[in-house]
Amino acid sequence: MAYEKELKVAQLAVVRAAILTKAVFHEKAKGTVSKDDKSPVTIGDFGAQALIIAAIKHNFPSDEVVGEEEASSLREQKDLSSTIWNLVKDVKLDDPESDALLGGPIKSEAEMLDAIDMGNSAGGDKGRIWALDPIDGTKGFLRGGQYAVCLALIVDGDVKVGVLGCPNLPVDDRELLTEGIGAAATDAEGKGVLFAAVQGQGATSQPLTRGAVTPGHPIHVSQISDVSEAVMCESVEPGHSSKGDNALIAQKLGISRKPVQMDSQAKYGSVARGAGDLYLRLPVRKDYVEKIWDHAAGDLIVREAGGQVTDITGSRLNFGLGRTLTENKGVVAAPANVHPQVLQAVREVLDAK
Ligand SMILES: Nc1ncnc2c1ncn2[C@@H]1O[C@H](COP(=O)(O)OS(=O)(=O)O)[C@@H](OP(=O)(O)O)[C@H]1O
Ligand SMILES: [Mg+2]
Ligand SMILES: [Mg+2]
Ligand SMILES: [Mg+2]
Repeated sequence: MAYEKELKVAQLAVVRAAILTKAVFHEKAKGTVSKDDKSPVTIGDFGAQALIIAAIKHNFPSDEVVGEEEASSLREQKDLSSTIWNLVKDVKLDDPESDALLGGPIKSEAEMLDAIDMGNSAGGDKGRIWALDPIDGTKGFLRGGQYAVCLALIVDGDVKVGVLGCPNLPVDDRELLTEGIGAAATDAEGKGVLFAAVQGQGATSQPLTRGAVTPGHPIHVSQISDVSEAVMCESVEPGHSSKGDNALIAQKLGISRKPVQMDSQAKYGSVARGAGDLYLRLPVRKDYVEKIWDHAAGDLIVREAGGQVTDITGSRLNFGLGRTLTENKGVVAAPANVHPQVLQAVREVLDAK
């Protein structure tokens, strides 16, 4: 099967990084790292990026990585850097064979910093480029809500492999979030999902463990035929996506069910497994350009699960233009059969503004 090794490495790298992010969350709960500033998420972001890039470079040395973080500020904060290193150096998968595939632990603090900085690719439509968001939904992570470790392989501008680790999503594919955005769900029994897709091979989900990965089971978007029965997923932060516009679109489509708010690409995962029906991300500011690492994995996973993903004009997201989605504005993700109807409602609401 095409991209078999890439998929396995990506899944295991995400699983390993999620072990770290969960550990960081627990350190925060214990008070070992400050709860009051952004340091827990900073530690998680940098550490997870280092662990994932080290695994990619071990297996595919000439691949490039577009990663959200870079280490220049960290190199000047020696205390923070050594705090991160002390957590990163001990992270390993429970399954020794899987851990060895990733190249085992990072060897030194210097190597960790260098790995973080290898996320500096300019992106583009030539060659093999990984898009990495070590913690997507940083606000969700901090409040014990949803976040995702996101990794995708883009080849010549096209997403070929996508993996999302969602440590706080319910394992049950049908279960939509009911406990609210800030529930202290982290690491609880029955939580944690690993989504994956390879172009042309469908999308899967499996419980997020601490060791080996399995082939997972196939997932599909919902079989909805009457869009008025849809459940919409939307961002938590009002600054990231316009809730007013979402409400108007819902009204136009006759949707009466309340939207489900969750941080991160867990929204794409939820639509892909049919727990939610639609994901709308309508621009709040005209000048904001979406980052490729916020969408690459989710875009493929939803499309491979039978969904359609476009921007608000109906164009597919273009991941081959650099680190950002320069040509796209907003996101409309829905089961393929209802996507045209949803897009039309989006257009009508936005055109009327
Ligand atoms: N103005 C604006 N508009 C759109 N998007 C923005 C904006 N500002 C930031 N970001 C990016 O939003 C990412 C988180 O998106 P979410 O959908 O998870 O938002 S939310 O947390 O649910 O509110 C978030 O990703 P992370 O930084 O990885 O958390 C940002 O890259
Ligand atoms: Mg993000
Ligand atoms: Mg992030
Ligand atoms: Mg960020």
